[in-house]
Amino acid sequence: MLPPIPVLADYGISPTHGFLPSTLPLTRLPDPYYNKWEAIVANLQALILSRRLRGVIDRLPVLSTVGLEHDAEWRRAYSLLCFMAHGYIWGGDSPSDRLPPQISIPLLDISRHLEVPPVATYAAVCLWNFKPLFMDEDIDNLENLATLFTFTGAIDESWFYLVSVAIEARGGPIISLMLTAIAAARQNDSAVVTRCLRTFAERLTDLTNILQRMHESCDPVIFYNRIRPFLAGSKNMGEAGLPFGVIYDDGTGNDKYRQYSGGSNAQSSLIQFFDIALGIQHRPTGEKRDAASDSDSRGRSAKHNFIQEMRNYMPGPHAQFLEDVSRVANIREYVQEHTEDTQLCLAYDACLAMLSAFRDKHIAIVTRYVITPSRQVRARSRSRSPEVARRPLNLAIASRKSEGKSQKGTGGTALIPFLKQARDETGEPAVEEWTKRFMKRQVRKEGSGDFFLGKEDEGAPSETEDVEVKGLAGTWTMEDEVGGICSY
Ligand code: HEM
Repeated sequence: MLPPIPVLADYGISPTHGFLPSTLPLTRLPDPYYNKWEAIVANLQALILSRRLRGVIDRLPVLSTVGLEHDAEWRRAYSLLCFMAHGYIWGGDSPSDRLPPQISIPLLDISRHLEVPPVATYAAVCLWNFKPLFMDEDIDNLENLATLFTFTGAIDESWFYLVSVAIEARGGPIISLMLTAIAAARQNDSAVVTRCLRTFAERLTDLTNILQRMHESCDPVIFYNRIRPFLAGSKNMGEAGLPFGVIYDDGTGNDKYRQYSGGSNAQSSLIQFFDIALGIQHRPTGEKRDAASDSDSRGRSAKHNFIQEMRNYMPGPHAQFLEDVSRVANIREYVQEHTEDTQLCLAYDACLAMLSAFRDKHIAIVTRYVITPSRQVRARSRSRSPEVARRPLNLAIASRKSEGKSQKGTGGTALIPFLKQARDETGEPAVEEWTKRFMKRQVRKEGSGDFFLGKEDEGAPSETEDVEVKGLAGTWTMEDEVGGICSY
């Protein structure tokens, strides 16, 4: 018997807004017992700026989670504590490798309850961190969104989170649409499958358009130097000042260092759902197509699969949903069994092409927001200017530390090749000959000729460069063409 098609309500997924919560995020915890947390986060930017956050948190009482009732309250408490935690770790001249019991005890408790790791995940900073400006307007419109929390108070930071919120909201209805397509494929109802795929492809274009709007209000230099450092995790952060990770001090004295990835959109369940629904497979990072069957690479089956690992950073029920959908996903096979149905094949290929285009735009964004600024920081650090010497030790300057040190042999994966691999894998299941050719085309060097990227030499990194660059959740080498195993 075929496994049942998952029901959204069983996983807390909204039919209209997908992985965003059905109940809007709360703007305050209702129990006044939590006023102290609320007061700190309401003044977070000032406390970070004045370097007083750590002192204020150290003087807090350890609050219990007994006052949290509904899920929305648990979610707000999680975001509050994650913002406090990352402000505490990264908001000083050097990072703190210890989180005090005032944060650790409730945060660990809340993480267990919500089935999320105790770090600022995509859920903490995007999914559960927005409000509509006007209640009678939809939240898939960037003009109707505001954030609840930021580290910096900069509009660039709000915009960075809100672009993702709008993408999640606009993409949400695709989830039930594709579950309908899966059910229709079981019934051999090709007309319904085709209709669902066409709508999916159109929606994907909307999502790419929203993604492109990142450039409107998020400045790459501010993103790289001011925002990204606060989102950093504790894994592979030696260069940034956390060689062992972070101790979550729960007052018992038995705590060990923990290491977690930082918050990244790679933790979005929506994009992974698209891959699963279309039958796109992401191989371990750096592994070529058909390499799994090579005798040479068979022994490397335990290679690191970054995209798969990011599921550990999604809320538990969302990760479970992806697992359960994987068991019933049948669209790719259905299309392959009906290659004579041109309308069906065209609609399927259109989805692959649109998702690949989304990833293309994303690569251009990563080039502009991560690769280019990291080169500028390295260039400045070579000049050893007093400005560089004064800067606090954090993620923004971490890559300059590895200057001159070859990363070859560390097993590091280059960031852009990783993203290109994910993009290329998106096109692999294409059915129609024309689409196959189109998807295999030599895509122009990412970003070159892109209006926002300026001159070609300011865009993608040179192929000879060999330096570590911190992404959001991952640590990557900066080589353009060299793949390999991810560095952790
Ligand atoms: C300024 C904006 C953005 C930057 C700088 C950025 C940066 C990155 C980086 C560095 C990675 C590699 C993994 C890591 O180290 O975390 C990544 C992966 C990823 N990002 Fe983004 N990102 C941005 C916006 C977005 C948005 C808005 C989305 C969509 C919701 C998104 C979706 C993804 C996905 C799905 C991956 C995993 C790779 C893949 O599936 O293709 N990103 N991003």
